[in-house]
Amino acid sequence: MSESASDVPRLPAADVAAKGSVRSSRFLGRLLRQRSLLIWGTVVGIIALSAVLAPLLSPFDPDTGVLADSFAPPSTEHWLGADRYGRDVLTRVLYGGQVALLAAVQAVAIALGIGVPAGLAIGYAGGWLDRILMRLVDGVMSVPFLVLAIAVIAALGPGLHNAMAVVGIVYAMSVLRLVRGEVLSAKEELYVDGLKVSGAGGPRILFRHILNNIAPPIIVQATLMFATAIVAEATLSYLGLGVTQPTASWGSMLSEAQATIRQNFFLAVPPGIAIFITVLGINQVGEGLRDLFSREITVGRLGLNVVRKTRPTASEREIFAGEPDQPSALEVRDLSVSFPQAGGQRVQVVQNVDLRLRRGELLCLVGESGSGKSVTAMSMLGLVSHPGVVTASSVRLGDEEISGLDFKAMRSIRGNRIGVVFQDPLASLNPTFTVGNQMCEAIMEHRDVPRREARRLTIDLFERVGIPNPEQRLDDYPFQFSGGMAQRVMIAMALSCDPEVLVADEPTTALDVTVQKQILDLLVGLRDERGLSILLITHDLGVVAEVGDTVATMYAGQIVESGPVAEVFAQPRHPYTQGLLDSIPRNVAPAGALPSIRGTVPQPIDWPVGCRFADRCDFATDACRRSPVPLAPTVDPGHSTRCVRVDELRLAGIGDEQSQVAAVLSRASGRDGVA
Ligand SMILES: Nc1ncnc2c1ncn2[C@@H]1O[C@H](COP(=O)(O)OP(=O)(O)OP(=O)(O)O)[C@@H](O)[C@H]1O
Repeated sequence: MSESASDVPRLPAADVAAKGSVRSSRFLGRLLRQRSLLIWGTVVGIIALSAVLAPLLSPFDPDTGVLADSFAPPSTEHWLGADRYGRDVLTRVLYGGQVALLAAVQAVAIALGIGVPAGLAIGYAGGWLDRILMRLVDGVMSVPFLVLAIAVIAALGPGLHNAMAVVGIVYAMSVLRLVRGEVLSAKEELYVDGLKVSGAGGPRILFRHILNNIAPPIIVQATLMFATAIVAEATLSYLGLGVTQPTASWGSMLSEAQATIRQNFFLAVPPGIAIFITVLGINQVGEGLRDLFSREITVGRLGLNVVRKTRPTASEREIFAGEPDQPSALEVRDLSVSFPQAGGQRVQVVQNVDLRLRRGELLCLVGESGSGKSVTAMSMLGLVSHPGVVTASSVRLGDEEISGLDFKAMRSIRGNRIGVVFQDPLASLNPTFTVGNQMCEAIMEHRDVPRREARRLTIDLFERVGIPNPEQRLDDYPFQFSGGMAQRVMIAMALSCDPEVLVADEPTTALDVTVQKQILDLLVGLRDERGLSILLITHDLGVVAEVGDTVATMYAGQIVESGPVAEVFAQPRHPYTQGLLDSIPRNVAPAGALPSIRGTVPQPIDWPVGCRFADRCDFATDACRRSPVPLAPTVDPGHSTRCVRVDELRLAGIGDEQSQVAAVLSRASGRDGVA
């Protein structure tokens, strides 16, 4: 039971303020579309209501009967007949429902009352307390609850409350396990670190934030436990350990029916059906809730509202005007991304980004860590996780507008038209399946081909990305691949859908320089042969010099400069780009301290009104700090900058030609051919 409930993903780093009424109405909308959940919820509701209203619905006393009616068959007076003591069976089934539901409520309340706080505390505290208590829990859970119930009842005497208390305590152990597991992983979330840093105490973090995020699996667990508690009550009463005569309960009715089965076998049918339908109904409700929460969370995590389309502002500049008239492969306008911070307020981490990747071009997105490169690229693909919010006035893939598309449509685009390669290939592959298996699955997901054909395509792709002996390597597991080879597998996987655009997020960062060079050569080869348009995220300007056609520099969530690589490197138009170029280690300068940009990137919450780089810039004046600086075209075609002093400054680059730049950088960094 705990396994199925824990399949429900936790709500990710969500903040109460971030949810609000829009989310609740979306949730309600999905709830109303869950037909099975609604039908079974209604069935369970009717059963519960008829149990509660039993005294109104039935004129008979459940515990006393008329002996003359003993074993009476179903009739207009006794719809389901009468038992051996002449008691109305339907009345006893209705009252038995009361007992079953009350018993289940008691067990579940005890389970949650003990399991949730204990799981929260143990998971949050960790350490020796966690180790000792978890061994204890394992011990309790290894004893069948019936044995425990018999032991407790032997000590305290029979009775429904004692029996269900035992059931509740046993269930509490599985709730505790579930909650503890959820807390352990929730503790790793960034928002918890943020809360700790902001001074929030343990109880507040646990009850206000973590508990809120892990509520869905607990709710599902509680529902499923409710169903098993009903079965437990029936079993214990059947054995005479729960409800005692003459009180009506479904278990005790079965027990009586068994004693008189020769005289009237039908007496076992009504309580049997009551148990069956109630348990089935509650389980179906549990399953439905799990689906509901899973969909809600998956959808949120992957960003169902992938990019919320905003209206182009009246003043939106023709930022790409004057650029070479080459069709766009991927283009974004006025893209902003925000996340809620600890405390509830939303902060933009990427702001008003305009970016254009032309067909067959390799565009490098560079900038210091935290400047917003990955969030920008992922948001264009609808991969910013909930509770991030992405807005843009336009995201175009080729000729198609993809902002505002729903999750399903975006998923199909990601799978078929855009390939993505991440930094750590081994983390992106499932260690328990062979790479061939994973490749074939990926191909079959997007193309209607049989496995044999998928395998043949995989071999072709492996050959193309330079994996030697592809046929044999298909049957290897990810751990049998070196970092470079695993990255080739990831590139092959990204190419399996024959995409128009490849987004590569720092694909060579984890690799040594020789392998870096091979992977970069592979990307360049793909651009040249297939006309693939590549958005390459990197912080290595040497890589940009080596492979980039165009470059966009990001700083503090904004593009501050963009243009052809050779031109930007020869004559940067923004002091930040110049600072990055200066900071590249090269042995053309005499020995001494390596130049670096003073200061650090400001946090999104501290971004200044004017130029965000002003505090680190040697050329900043009051004018720079006064008001936001727009990204504006320079006199050079296709070259834009976000600097108010662009016309006055003559910033030094590091060469006239891109090839020279690459040569300088490669010599300087000692990498053979890779700058
Ligand atoms: N899920 C998130 N929740 C809150 N803030 C986030 C989240 N993801 C990213 N950020 C913030 O967005 C900003 C940009 O992050 P991003 O990862 O895009 O930077 P980057 O330039 O790619 O850095 P790196 O080179 O280190 O990957 C950072 O301030 C980061 O803290």
